Amino acid sequence: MGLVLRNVTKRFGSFTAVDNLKLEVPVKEIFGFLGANGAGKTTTFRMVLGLLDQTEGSILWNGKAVNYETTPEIGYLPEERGLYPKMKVSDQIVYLARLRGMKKQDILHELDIWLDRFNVPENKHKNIEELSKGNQQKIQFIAAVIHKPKLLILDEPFSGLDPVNVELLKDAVKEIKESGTTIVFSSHRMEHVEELCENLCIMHKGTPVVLGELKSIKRSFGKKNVSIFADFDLTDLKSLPGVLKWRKTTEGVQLQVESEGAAEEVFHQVVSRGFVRKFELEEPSLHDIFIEKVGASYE
Ligand SMILES: Nc1ncnc2c1ncn2[C@@H]1O[C@H](COP(=O)(O)OP(=O)(O)OP(=O)(O)O)[C@@H](O)[C@H]1O
Repeated sequence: MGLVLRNVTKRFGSFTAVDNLKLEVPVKEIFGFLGANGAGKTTTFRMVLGLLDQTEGSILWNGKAVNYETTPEIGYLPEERGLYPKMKVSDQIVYLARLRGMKKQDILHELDIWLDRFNVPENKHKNIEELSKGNQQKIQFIAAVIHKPKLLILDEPFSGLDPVNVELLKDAVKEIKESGTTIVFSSHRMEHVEELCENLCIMHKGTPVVLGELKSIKRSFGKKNVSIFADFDLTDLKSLPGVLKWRKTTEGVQLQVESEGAAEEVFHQVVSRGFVRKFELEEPSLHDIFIEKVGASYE
């Protein structure tokens, strides 16, 4: 059960945007959907929601085809935000949440709770166009979740938000998951994905290049990072065997090494030279994995 995509392909004319995608999103989990610009994320979301027909394959949510318009248990935060600039926040939310099957009284009650939670109760009676971009995004987020969906699709939910608001929304996403909702979200920020997801998919040109559990993806990547803080010159470490990348940092260097054995060799070299303030062997970051799999063209 959960969300299942079987051999899904989407072509626009002769261009293949999504190519034979096979994916299973377990229920009650946050699933990360990543990829460079144009990789096919939004196209996939639109197909999952039934807003766009796939050319081939099938998409099932708990065994049934999804139709966003007629299935109230789905929530969607679109990448292109779709609020009416001249409409009042409360009218906008009432309008959208009624389409999701809620009663006006319940909507206004839930809206007050959400606006308080996001520290913007004063925005209830303002027009959308009076709000900053980040505050408009909070309203769009509320519109996606106010009816307590069972399946929630968030296309770039944290883009354009300051760090304080990112935390507010992240906490909300975690809480919604705890309440039993299945969440799929796309992001270009690897640290958000590392913090929120157990399973993820990195798309490249319409197909997954990485798919699975975050922990096993990191483990099977093999390479590790070494962070060293020291005040003496560490330039020559780049030519040690097993050192793949070398980068200067403000307090020392950061290396990518091919194995733990290579890190040990670096360690012996460094401690024989003087006082080392920090030597740390770290798992590869999702950022490292993304760059390697998708290429340095990614920003
Ligand atoms: N209606 C359309 N007609 C033709 N090509 C399209 C259409 N919609 C999307 N595409 C193409 O399909 C590819 C995938 O687009 P999509 O919007 O799914 O990417 P994305 O992964 O969401 O990218 P981003 O991170 O930039 O939002 C792109 O090359 C895009 O130009």
